[in-house]
Amino acid sequence: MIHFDQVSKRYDGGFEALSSVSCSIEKGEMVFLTGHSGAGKSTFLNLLTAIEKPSSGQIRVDGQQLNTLTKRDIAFYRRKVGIVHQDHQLIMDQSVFNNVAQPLLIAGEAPNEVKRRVRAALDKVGLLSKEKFNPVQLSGGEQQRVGIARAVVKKPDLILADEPTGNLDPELSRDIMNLFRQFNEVGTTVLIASHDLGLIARLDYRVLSLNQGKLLASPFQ
Ligand SMILES: Nc1ncnc2c1ncn2[C@@H]1O[C@H](COP(=O)(O)OP(=O)(O)OP(=O)(O)O)[C@@H](O)[C@H]1O
Repeated sequence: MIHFDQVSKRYDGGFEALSSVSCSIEKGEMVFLTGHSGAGKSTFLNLLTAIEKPSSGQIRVDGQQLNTLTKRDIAFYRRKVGIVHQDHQLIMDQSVFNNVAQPLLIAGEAPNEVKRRVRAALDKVGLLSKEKFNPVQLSGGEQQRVGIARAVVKKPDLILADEPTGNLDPELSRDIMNLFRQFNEVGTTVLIASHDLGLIARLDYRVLSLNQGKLLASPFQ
């Protein structure tokens, strides 16, 4: 599903955040992306969401070359991708319902469809009873689950998560990982950037490791 072919990313100023990275992630896989702070994890994800463009090399997602997408293509491509941020980036003065509804409203879905799908997504993350709350009234773990509901409400083929358990204690981190596992079990491809090696080690998924922008050799790459 995801193919990186000799991808490098050099930022303005000359710093090379990714150096000649080649790897593949198959459809339906769940994979962790790890590495020290500054190793290039967020850059890798930002290339996949087409927020950034590679300086050289090719990225293909589901047969589409990301390098050549027009602005309109990018908007369409992003509908298939659900993004979970570490700090969840919720709108704090809007209800949980409205936060989760946001991607559907942007996509121009009809109000009845929005209602149905937001409730289904909130149900999946166990927060249906809190749809009228504002995020400030929720715990950190609950806020992260709202962020996940917002990422999955469009039924994406691919979920990208950047340090989704960064601010959570071990028990809540496990709950969040179980949610990703459930989405993966029904066929969604999941890529999670995390530096929580303890958590990753306890889970039996493939790991891509970055070190100073280079992918470390692994027999399963
Ligand atoms: N927009 C940018 N302009 C210039 N340099 C950048 C930019 N974004 C990231 N970098 C640099 O690229 C390197 C990789 O950053 P990146 O955010 O991808 O790492 P990371 O592995 O996600 O780190 P962390 O775990 O701390 O979030 C860092 O040295 C960072 O300073």
